Amino acid sequence: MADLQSHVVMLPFPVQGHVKPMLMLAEVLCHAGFRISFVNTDHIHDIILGNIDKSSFLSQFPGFCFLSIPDGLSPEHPRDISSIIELFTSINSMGKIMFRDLIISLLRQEDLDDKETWQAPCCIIADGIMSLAIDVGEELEIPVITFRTYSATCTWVYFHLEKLIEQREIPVLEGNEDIDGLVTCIPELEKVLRRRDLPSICKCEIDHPTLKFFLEQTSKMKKASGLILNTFEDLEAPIIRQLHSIYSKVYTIGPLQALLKSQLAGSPPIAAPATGSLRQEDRTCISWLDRQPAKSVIYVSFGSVVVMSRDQILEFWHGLINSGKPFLWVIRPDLVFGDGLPEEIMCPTNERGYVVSWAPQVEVLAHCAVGGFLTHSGWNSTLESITVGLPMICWPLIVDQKVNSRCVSDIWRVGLDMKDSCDRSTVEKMVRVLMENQDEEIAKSTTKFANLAQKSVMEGGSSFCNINKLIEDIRSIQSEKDDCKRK
Ligand SMILES: O=c1ccn([C@@H]2O[C@H](COP(=O)(O)OP(=O)(O)O[C@H]3O[C@H](CO)[C@@H](O)[C@H](O)[C@H]3O)[C@@H](O)[C@H]2O)c(=O)[nH]1
Repeated sequence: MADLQSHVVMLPFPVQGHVKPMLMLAEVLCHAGFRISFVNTDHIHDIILGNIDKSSFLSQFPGFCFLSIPDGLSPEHPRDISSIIELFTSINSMGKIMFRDLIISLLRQEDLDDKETWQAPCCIIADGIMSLAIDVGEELEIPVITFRTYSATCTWVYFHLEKLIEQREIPVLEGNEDIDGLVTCIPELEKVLRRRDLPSICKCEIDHPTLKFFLEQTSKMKKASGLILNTFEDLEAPIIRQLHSIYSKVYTIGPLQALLKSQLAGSPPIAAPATGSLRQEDRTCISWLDRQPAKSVIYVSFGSVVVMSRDQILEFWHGLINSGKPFLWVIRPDLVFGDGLPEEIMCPTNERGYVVSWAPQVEVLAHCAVGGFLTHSGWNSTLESITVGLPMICWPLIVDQKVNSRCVSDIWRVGLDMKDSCDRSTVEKMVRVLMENQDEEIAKSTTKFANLAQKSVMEGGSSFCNINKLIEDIRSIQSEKDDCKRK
């Protein structure tokens, strides 16, 4: 019998910050010889396929197959942050039925197709907030491994939501004098995490449907047979150890960007690699960066979902201008809510500042002209910055971002936390401190963690060993399945 590839189904949550790391993991697994069925929602599927050169991609990853299911929402639905709960709810009801049907059809194909060439899926890797995969996996007896796209630290905080409710730490109330008090019920974080650093979900009243939704997702995902995280051991070792109390198998395989690069080293380069970007990148900013002095530019981006007010944008604008430092700013068309962009920013591109609607971020962060990153502290952005040793100014708003910014400023010391304020004088001051290297400890720590990140993905490094462990474990699930069939 031919040497069949083990088949893995991968199910990301359909937003930028979740699809991109899942796609990178899929590419690593495909490169290792697995057949991959990558299941997007129809909406994301069309965007991804519109953004890649499919034939060149498939020649590099022949075992890769993009599949899709409806998310249950109408084509006109905005699928933005203001309606994210509708997306969650719809996927977990309608999407679940479609996902189940799709898995059944993949299982049946084994009976229909040539047994020499087709292998039914042996496991599902699903995003940590796609618990529908757990239900489908249980019913169809396929193991599910969960991939949380947050840091280990924030994942650990989510596992304490119930305890936070019990201890009356939730809801976190803005303006409450206790907001700077330490949260003492989360092991390893007792001395560092304040109430104001908790995830945004902790602002909800305890009977709020969003909080209930996340409690349910988190507890269901505990049933997964393993946990994958896009982080590396040297960054979050104490927390990763704690997570072993929930999962017997924890695979920390980050930074995925660097892991993918090192795994593909030596393979023929693809003409148009899949960047996992759901928007069109404006590459003119690279030529602008090429004309700037080394380490002079501050890169500003608030990720793919955060929205802000016109006043907040103006404060950042004036703070950046007043700092006197050149800046490259990603202003998505949907970044500002309310009255739209202030006039000053409508045609802002000049010698000092350059504005694009979406940048090739990984390339920008690694560009020699860039000396700092003003970020919303999304986990992908944070890790991408750490990987290239770029110090950060953090202005976190939602989900996990406030936890990340606290780690950046107070645990890893690779940046400054500007949490809860963005007046122009603070922005100006922080930009100067960062860009003029006024904080020596930050300079040292960024270099230290960038080296450790690179080391982790090289042969013998922790993420290198963990991805091999994951590959081995999936292969043994396949062998067990094959043994059962033979009996
Ligand atoms: O102009 C840009 C801006 C961003 N990016 C990329 O887009 C991704 C953005 O991801 P992230 O930094 O994690 O931010 P969000 O898009 O906001 O991600 C959501 O999902 C993340 C993972 O769960 C969470 O950590 C965030 O808080 C949540 O907002 C990164 O890979 C960036 O490289 C670009 O390619 N070009």
